[in-house]
Amino acid sequence: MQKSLIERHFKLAEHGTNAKTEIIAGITTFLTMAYIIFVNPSILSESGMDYGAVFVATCLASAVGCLIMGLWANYPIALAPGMGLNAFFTYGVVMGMGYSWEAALGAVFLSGFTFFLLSVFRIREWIINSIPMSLRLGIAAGIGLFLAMIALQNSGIVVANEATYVALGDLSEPAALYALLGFFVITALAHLRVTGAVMIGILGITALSMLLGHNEFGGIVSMPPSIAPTLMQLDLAGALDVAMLSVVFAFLFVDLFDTSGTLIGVAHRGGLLDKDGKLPRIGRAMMADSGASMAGAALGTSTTTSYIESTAGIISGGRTGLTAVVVGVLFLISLFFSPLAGSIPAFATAGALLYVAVLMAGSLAHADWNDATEAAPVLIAALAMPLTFSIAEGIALGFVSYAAIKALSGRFRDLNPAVVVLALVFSAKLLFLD
Ligand SMILES: Nc1ncnc2[nH]cnc12
Repeated sequence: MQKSLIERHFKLAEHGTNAKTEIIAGITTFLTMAYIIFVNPSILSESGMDYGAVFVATCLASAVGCLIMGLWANYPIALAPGMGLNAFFTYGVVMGMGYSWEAALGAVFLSGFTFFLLSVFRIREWIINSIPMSLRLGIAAGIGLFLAMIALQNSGIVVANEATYVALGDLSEPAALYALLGFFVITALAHLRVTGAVMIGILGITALSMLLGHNEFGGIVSMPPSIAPTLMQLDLAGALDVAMLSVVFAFLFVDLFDTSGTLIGVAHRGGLLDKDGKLPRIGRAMMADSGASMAGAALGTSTTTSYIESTAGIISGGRTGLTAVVVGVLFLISLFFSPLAGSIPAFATAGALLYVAVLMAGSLAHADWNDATEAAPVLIAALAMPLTFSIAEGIALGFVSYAAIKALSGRFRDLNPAVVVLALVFSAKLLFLD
């Protein structure tokens, strides 16, 4: 009886999937993104926020987003507070511009609300649907490269260098070795079509590192810390200050294009697009995103967004919202299993992220490399994401180069009004706001 209810709500058979596959997919996605439960509080607490409260807010905001996305939009896409957005919150808005973290939370709320309004009035759909195919391909590949960059940094394979910006890290370090081993194992298992390859890789590396003494078993269960220090602490009046307008706009801009890029990339990979290359329930997906961002700001975390790591579950066969619901439930359970969840080290998820990057970079094969006016913007969009550490900047640079190259080549028929408007807005932003 209950099974048929699940079957009917998520339309499992229609999507060529079943409950077992969806649950494995949900666990897989959760394992690839569980690092955020610990990384987010450590970044946001540098702005003065309470670590334990942000830990709880992170789990709850993620759960809210995943449950709305799963139950209402029926997509296998999970949400959590976004990397990049959290760094902008702490290092840009609070430490850089000197705003209080309460006002910064207010700005996160307002940008989420504006995002919601853009969704209601379908302006956002117009923006997303007018993205040319080559930019979509470049965006999907760029997100893959951005993900690879996060993984390579987290595991110390790529390190900062004053002269060259980046350099190879010490590959004899355990973290780098575990990340590479995980990547090799996951790639081989996936090639051999082993179900849950990504999950097996993450858990295997976690177990091995514990056995060899490179990772501590931190216990299993504990009660969640108090959320009181950040709950409803957002300062809306402070965020409404005229000076904060550019901050609200920056959060909105990054979230809108981060989310658009992620949804396109993930949906492309999961075959979730319709025959016109559009995401059928994109409005609902966007509202899950903006709703979770508003809830997250009230709970005490920076912008919550759709996660590229969802691709890991999609590769494992996840096709419906049941996958996202499983992720949401696991985030709720994490509240009580913080020591266990904390035992999965970043180097164990790095291999999985690298594997997802390989798959996402595959969209480069579909670009038209014989037409330089199409190929150049693909490269710019893809390359800019890891190098600027931002999905949104990559999209902005991709649009500007697409419009400029097409116009200078006299290929005006390839330009539509939305592309021209967006290219002008992005140019103004890149020149005057950054
Ligand atoms: N900002 C972001 N956007 C999409 N996926 C992410 N995964 C981690 N951070 C992300």
